[in-house]
Amino acid sequence: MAISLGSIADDYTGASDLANTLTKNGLRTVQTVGIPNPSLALPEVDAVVVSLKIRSVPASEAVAAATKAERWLRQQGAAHVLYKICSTFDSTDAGNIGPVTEALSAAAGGGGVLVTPAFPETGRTLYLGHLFVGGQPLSESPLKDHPLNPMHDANLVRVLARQSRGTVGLIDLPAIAAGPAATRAKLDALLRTGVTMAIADAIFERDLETLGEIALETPVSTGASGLGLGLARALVRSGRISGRATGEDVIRPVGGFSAIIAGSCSKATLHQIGVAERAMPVLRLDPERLLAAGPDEIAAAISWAGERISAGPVVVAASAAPETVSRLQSQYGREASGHAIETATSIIAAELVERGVRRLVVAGGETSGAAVDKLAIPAFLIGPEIAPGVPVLRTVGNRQGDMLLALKSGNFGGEDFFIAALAMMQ
Ligand SMILES: Nc1ncnc2c1ncn2[C@@H]1O[C@H](COP(=O)(O)OP(=O)(O)O)[C@@H](O)[C@H]1O
Ligand SMILES: O=C(O)[C@@H](O)C(=O)COP(=O)(O)O
Repeated sequence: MAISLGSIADDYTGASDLANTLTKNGLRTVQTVGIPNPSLALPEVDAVVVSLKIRSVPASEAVAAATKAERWLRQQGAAHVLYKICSTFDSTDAGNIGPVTEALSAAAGGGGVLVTPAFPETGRTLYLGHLFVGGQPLSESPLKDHPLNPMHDANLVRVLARQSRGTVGLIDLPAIAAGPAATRAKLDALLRTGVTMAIADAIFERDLETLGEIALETPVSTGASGLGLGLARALVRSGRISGRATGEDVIRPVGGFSAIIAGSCSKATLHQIGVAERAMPVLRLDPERLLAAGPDEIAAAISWAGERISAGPVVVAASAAPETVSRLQSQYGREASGHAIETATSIIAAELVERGVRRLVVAGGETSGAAVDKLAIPAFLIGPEIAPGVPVLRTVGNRQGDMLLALKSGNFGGEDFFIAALAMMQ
């Protein structure tokens, strides 16, 4: 199998978001969980997205895992590797976007790297280096209250510079709107001044098409699904691939029971849980008790859900509003509380699969990573899109047999997302 595009995603929901965009833009794509075991039979594809859980780990761990994945992707034939980050640039001053981008660039022999989290389809646009989420600057959006990486600066040149060794520059919209030649000239000019990573503005998909074309001339780029769109369209335009991907047969029914596990505390997910509550039973976990009385609270949740799943879907949610999250974090610490809750939700997910759940929706990037790891699912095929950035996934080589999943980024999806997802998963 020689692939045209390789990607390393810093979380699992982000990986399925990117795989969805690549599929929609004509690339046959598979999402692997880590570097796949050589014995796993993968289909013939144009692109592989390796999902890692490295968004919120120490930078040295993220660099080690990403460079290993890069080596593997190059061995599969990838001439270009996209480091898939969050469209809201989720990171801290310690990393991991800067350190990983610099390590991937060094592994590929250096040169400048284009960096853009723009994803217009979900309202993420970038102007003069400032990221907007819908109509708000990043630092005024709900991301200011993220439990793990609150974002307090919308200027991404500054944000990236604080977590990087090299110099960060800006390719502004006027250059990009003037087309590939002007963008290439601007990048070259920046490189001559010592810039190693260039934040690139993008508002419309045509900006990302230009950036995709330029990125493809380099070995590494960093961005969200918008840059994936640009790269995929540039590959199809170049004639290197046929551009005839389809995800329809991926959603063949799998039967079994269905469940929803939520650990995202984003505004969108909190609203979606409220809407689901009108249609199905919802158990709201008590995070205080989870931290204080761990196994008992987990066992109680499993038994609550186990008694109900044969009658229809259930939701188990740890998600809480920002005030509750900060109270818990000030008592137990940010990482410790996040980690304990992820462990709990992943155990609940795995136990429900033991009890016959075969259709599973997980809300939250870290939450999804923990659940998929616990289930030890090796890879996914990409099915049709439920909402922008969220496809139906079908497991490949899963020990419990075929399952359908949706891994929802916290901020994605309309208010009836959970009901819409289950309607597509039979
Ligand atoms: N009630 C809560 N209090 C504190 N942290 C929570 C609570 N519920 C979930 N969390 C943690 O918040 C984090 C949410 O991150 P994630 O799952 O990536 O969601 P998102 O996709 O919205 O970023 C996880 O680490 C999760 O365990
Ligand atoms: O790019 C995006 O916004 C998503 O693909 C993504 O990575 C979101 O992260 P989570 O909200 O942590 O799932």
